Parts: sequence; structure tokens; C-alpha cells
Amino acid sequence: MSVVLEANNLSWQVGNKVIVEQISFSLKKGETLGIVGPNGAGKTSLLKCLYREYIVEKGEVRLQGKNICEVSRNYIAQKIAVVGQHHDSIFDLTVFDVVHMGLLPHKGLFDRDNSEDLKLIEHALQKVDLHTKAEQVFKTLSGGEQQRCLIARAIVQRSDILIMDEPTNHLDVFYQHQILSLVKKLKLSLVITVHDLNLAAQYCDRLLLMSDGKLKAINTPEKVLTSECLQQVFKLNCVVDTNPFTQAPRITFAGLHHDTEHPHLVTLAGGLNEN
Ligand SMILES: Nc1ncnc2c1ncn2[C@@H]1O[C@H](COP(=O)(O)OP(=O)(O)OP(=O)(O)O)[C@@H](O)[C@H]1O
Repeated sequence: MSVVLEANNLSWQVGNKVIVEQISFSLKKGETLGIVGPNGAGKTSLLKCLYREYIVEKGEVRLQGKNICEVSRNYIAQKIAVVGQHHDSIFDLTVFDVVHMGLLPHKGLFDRDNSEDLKLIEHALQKVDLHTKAEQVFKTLSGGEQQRCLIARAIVQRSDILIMDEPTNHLDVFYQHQILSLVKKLKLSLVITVHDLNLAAQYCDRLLLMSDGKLKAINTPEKVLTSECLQQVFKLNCVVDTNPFTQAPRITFAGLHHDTEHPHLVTLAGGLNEN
């Protein structure tokens, strides 16, 4: 399988504080790589280095073989679509206008839209089921609709790689699954940060576990999500078994003071521990 994106010994720091430290990995064509780890581990910073929002001073990022510092921003935008966490700049745009932005990397400054462009936008809106809301203002959409709108923009952008920072944030369990199923169907090469380890286990081919800016493990969910590794990184006891529906690893964390040696004694909803 060919490599589409590669980080080699990538480090990024602010002043003397190293935020991302010597991370290396490669993203294979068509795979979904999940970045997981505690708050402040450096996940968002790593993503920003990958699409050159942050300039890497040590190490390098290679995009389809080319050093990302040696290509134009437009080239990067043709190859990588980004769905970040903050959308203030597009809040007042309509859904149509947001999705239309996906055309920009492919257009000259004075190019007008043609019928193919409009068909592409219509197709993307249909795909994410927002075709009836094209004129609605972005900020008035629900959280799940906003994510779908940004996915439609990525579809129009026609890039091979999609980077998403916490796409399931603030979504209820139905919409979490809806968004991740939707992006998987696009058959792109995906890098996503996800806090929910059970979702990560279910939807990602491989996981990169970060802690304190460093890579702790990168492998299949089964190999990364071991109770030993998770206990070390998240500082909470946990049990890892198998999700009976998907066969993916299922992680259950104990609370701060619960006993994983006897997990059956930990009752739900704050009930009494029989011990
Ligand atoms: N531009 C910046 N200037 C200064 N510090 C920064 C900057 N960007 C990130 N940091 C710091 O780097 C650390 C990692 O932040 P980052 O947002 O990458 O972590 P994260 O793993 O994505 O966290 P979370 O899961 O909470 O979103 C934090 O301590 C943050 O304050």
C-alpha cells in the first residue's frame, strides 16, 4: 500500500517548551489513522504540523513524497482537506458558501463557477443529506449538521487526505457514529483525533497513542489499547474486552477509586460498591 503522508522525527515547540517530540509515522493510502491520548498530549499540534499550519523546525512532513515546506499552500489544499475544531470565520456563511469554499484550491482568482462546479456542490450536499439546507446559515446548524457541512466541503475539495480534529466532539452517540461512518465511506486516507477510545477502536485501522508530546505506541487498536498501556497513559484503571457487536476492543475505565481486580463489584450510576 502506498504512503501518502509521512512524518519523520517531527518536533514542534513554542519557546523552550517542546509540544510534539520526535514523532515518526506514515499514513497509507486509504487507511484511517486515529490519534489518541490525554488532554494536552499534543494531538491538535501534531495535526497542525501535518498540514503546515505550524511550521516544523525539526524533522519533516512529506506529502505524497514531497517535503511539505517546499510546496505551495494551494498544493497542500488540493491534497489535504481539514476539518478543524474552530469555525468562527465561517459562522455567518450559508451552507452553500461553506461547501463552495472546497472549490477554491482548484480555481484561479477570477474563475467563475461552471455547471460542473455546481453539480459537484449539489452532489456533496446530497451525500451528507444537507441539500434542503443549502441556504441556512452555518451557525444555526446543529453540531452534527455543521460537521456534515464541513465534510461536504471536503468532498468538493477532492483531496486524497482528510484530517479531522475531534469530529465527534459535542455529538450524541448516534451522530458520533453517523459522522464516522460517513467519512469512512468516502474512502479517503484519514487522520482523526478522537477522545472516545471505543469509537477510535471501532473506526480506525491503526492508532497513534500520544502522551506528553511523545509517541507511546502506533499499531492496530488491539495492540495499542491494552489495559497496561492505557493505565499508564490515562492514570486510571481499566478493563479491555471485546465489543460484542463489532469485535473491536472495548475499554471500560474504572472511576478514580474503583478496583479493576473485581470490576463486577463496581455498580453503575454511582451505586454502592458491595465490598
Ligand atoms: N500555539 C501555541 N502556543 C503555546 N502553546 C501551545 C500552542 N499550541 C498548543 N500549545 C500547548 O501545547 C500543549 C498541547 O496542546 P494540544 O492542543 O496540541 O493538545 P491536545 O492533545 O490536542 O489536547 P486536547 O485533547 O485537550 O485537545 C498544550 O499544553 C497547549 O497549551
